[in-house]
Amino acid sequence: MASAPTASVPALELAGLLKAFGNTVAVDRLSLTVPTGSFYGLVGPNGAGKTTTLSMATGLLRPDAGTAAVHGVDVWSDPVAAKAMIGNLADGIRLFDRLTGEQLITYSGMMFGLPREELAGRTADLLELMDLTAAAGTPVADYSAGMTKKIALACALVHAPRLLVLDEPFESVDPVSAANIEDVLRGYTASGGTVIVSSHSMDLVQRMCDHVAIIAAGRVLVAGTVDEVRAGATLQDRFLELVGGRTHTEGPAWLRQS
Ligand SMILES: Nc1ncnc2c1ncn2[C@@H]1O[C@H](COP(=O)(O)OP(=O)(O)OP(=O)(O)O)[C@@H](O)[C@H]1O
Repeated sequence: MASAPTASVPALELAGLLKAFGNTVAVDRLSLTVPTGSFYGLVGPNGAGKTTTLSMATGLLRPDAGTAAVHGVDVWSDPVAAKAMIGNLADGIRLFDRLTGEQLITYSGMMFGLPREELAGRTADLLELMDLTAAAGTPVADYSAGMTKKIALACALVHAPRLLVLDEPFESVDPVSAANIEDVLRGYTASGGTVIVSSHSMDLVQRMCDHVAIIAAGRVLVAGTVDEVRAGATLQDRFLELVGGRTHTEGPAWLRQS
């Protein structure tokens, strides 16, 4: 294991990550440095390679080439030490949804070796934060999409990780819960935690993130502070300018109603 990390060691360092699925190069020698304490947004069009990148960064998907290090610990050569520092809200991961929400958070905490007494308090706090206390005893299989997202987020937070990796965390989440979660994430980064978040919401990224990378076709088009990347425009305009793809059409003639 690496020596005690310092603020000068990035929370996440991706170097030359490469992943191909058959003939599709999903991630094309992507490098990115996420400074400790930053709130880092990852944006890009559908199929840009965001989820594949985050899967390789968190030890879920083995890269064809390149490295990922969390606070200086290589994710693929020392996965146990690296994963202990990561809280991961992954896209499309199956949860053990026969468990109740309370059981699922408890189970996640036990996986990280938290003692039961400590876990009970953390679980109650997280259920309250996510507005899920009333659904604590309900199997997760019976949760709505937004409730499922929130319970998965609670599971990612329970071991107080140093780095939070969140793939589309606010998708389907109601505005009140989203605002509460945003407050908690702000407090978390203010206390030295690091968040990397992939999102299609430019508003959210512009509001919450201090850094952003725009990814397309498996590569970083631009990365830096939000102000550097915006370069005087809105993030939305900058994104459209860099990524392209607007069609400026009213749609096919057969769809028009008059
Ligand atoms: N398991 C897989 N098998 C085959 N192709 C895959 C697989 N996972 C991803 N891909 C392909 O890799 C590319 C990148 O996909 P990825 O899911 O990483 O993009 P994304 O930026 O997260 O997209 P979205 O914003 O739509 O979620 C796409 O072309 C996708 O079709």
